[in-house]
Amino acid sequence: MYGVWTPEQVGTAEEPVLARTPEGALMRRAAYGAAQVAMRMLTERAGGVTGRRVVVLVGAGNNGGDGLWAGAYLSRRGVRVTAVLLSPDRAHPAGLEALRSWSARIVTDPDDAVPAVERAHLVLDAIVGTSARGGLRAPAPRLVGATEAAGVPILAIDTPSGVDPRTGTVPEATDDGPAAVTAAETVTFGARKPVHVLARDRCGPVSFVDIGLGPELSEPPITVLEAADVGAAWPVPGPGDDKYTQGVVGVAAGSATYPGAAVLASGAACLATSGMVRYAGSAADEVRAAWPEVVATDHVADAGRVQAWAVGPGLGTGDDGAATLRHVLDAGVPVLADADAVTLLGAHADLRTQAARVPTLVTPHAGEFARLVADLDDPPDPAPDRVDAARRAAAALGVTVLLKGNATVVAAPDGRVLVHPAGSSWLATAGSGDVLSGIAGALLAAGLEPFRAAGAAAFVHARAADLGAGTPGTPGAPLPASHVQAGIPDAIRTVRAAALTTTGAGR
Ligand SMILES: NC(=O)C1=CN([C@@H]2O[C@H](COP(=O)(O)OP(=O)(O)OC[C@H]3O[C@@H](n4cnc5c(N)ncnc54)[C@H](O)[C@@H]3O)[C@@H](O)[C@H]2O)[C@@H](O)CC1
Ligand SMILES: [K+]
Repeated sequence: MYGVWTPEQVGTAEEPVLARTPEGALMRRAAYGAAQVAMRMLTERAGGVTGRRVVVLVGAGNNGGDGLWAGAYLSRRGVRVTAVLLSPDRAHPAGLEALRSWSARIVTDPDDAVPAVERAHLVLDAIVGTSARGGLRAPAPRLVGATEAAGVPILAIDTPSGVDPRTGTVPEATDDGPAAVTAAETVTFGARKPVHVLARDRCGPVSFVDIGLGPELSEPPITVLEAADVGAAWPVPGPGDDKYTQGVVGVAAGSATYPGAAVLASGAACLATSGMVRYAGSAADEVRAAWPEVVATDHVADAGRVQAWAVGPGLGTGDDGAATLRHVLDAGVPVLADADAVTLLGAHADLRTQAARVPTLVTPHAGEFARLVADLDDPPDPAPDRVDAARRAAAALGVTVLLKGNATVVAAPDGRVLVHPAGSSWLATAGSGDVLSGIAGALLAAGLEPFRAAGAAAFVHARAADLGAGTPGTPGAPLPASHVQAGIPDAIRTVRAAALTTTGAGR
């Protein structure tokens, strides 16, 4: 597990460290770490370091200072460095002096900078860091556009410039070029910031350089689970367990029109945990045919006892769907509400009141989220701040909210937030949400609290998709939701193996 802090919190943590270290020491630590990452990238992508060409795009503040110092360290290792000063009058003086002492080339005219970036082996984006506001400003779009057009990789220093460091959002591109950098990799300092988990597609892999802020950082407002955390928490049977002790999950999903949702959710629940899955609804025949181990009935009232309900996929939003949701919310056990159940919660205040009385996990995508909160005073809007919107919705509704998207945001009513940054977009496929419902429902039945169940389910769901798409490190291929479902066991094996290696906690 690791934490993510806002730029303001990082600034506060920096103050005492700056006060007790020699002037510029923190920046040099950061820049040295950035230079190490740059040299690794040069070795991997250009076969070596000495004699390779690096262009540093240097902005007006300390982020530019990092870039200038990194350029100085690279010059010292024989790299041919060109610094492009985007605000020549405001370039960091000590960094500029350090770079000049290595006789690096310094350019201020964008017309000279374009051929330099086109011929570079690597470009360092030191345009703007945590103080960024809005997209790239001229002449940066032209230079970033030329870099991207030439296929030259960009290493973002601290944050990919133009992407909002707090929310990961990116303004529209203009005629001048891209509004933000798309980095091949990012190197960050002191603490990870929201952009690194909310806009992984803009950051690429993120390297972390410790500059000594750790003891000064407050509780992180956002946490990110790692494989070992998920593996250690994953419920598996012990010697004293039988099918009932591990938690029975009930799936109330699907309809005559959409039996597939029931099959995907029930099967995912079967694969996620041992124990037992019950199904209740009009797709009982289809579920039984696909998953003979499921105990299926036509109606929730006949389903028997369960330790948690997963309700909603393919349920319908009419009276029957509302009655089913009302029934499962009345059962007094944890509830996973997805898809049509989310829409029903948005439309019925009494159902929202009921949902707040039991441990409830709601899993909307953006459209369902809008419907879920539509009736609230001052409805939270995920644009631009998805974390804030999910946190506010969870607090207002008294339920845990899992907001789907490229980065999954999970917010508990008590204010805790967890983000799962997707490594790919393979889950953007029909039926993938039904699979997530089954996994999360099974975890609720096994006794995980909604916040932990949501985080673990999102992790394994994404891992199953990545493994199904292809061998890690290779380009991969699209896969349907049924293959995501089929990938659940392998995903669980990998997280449990990570837990064994890291903590010895896996059984
Ligand atoms: N404070 C410290 O001691 C440390 C700071 N570090 C670096 O310092 C950075 C923060 O530095 P600063 O607070 O000086 O600010 P930045 O370097 O992020 O930004 C500098 C200035 O750029 C302008 N600007 C804002 N948005 C812009 C945009 N979209 N396009 C172009 N220019 C824009 C603003 O005038 C802003 O004040 C961090 O991201 C990190 O790279 C690191 O060196 C670690 C230590
Ligand atoms: K940057």
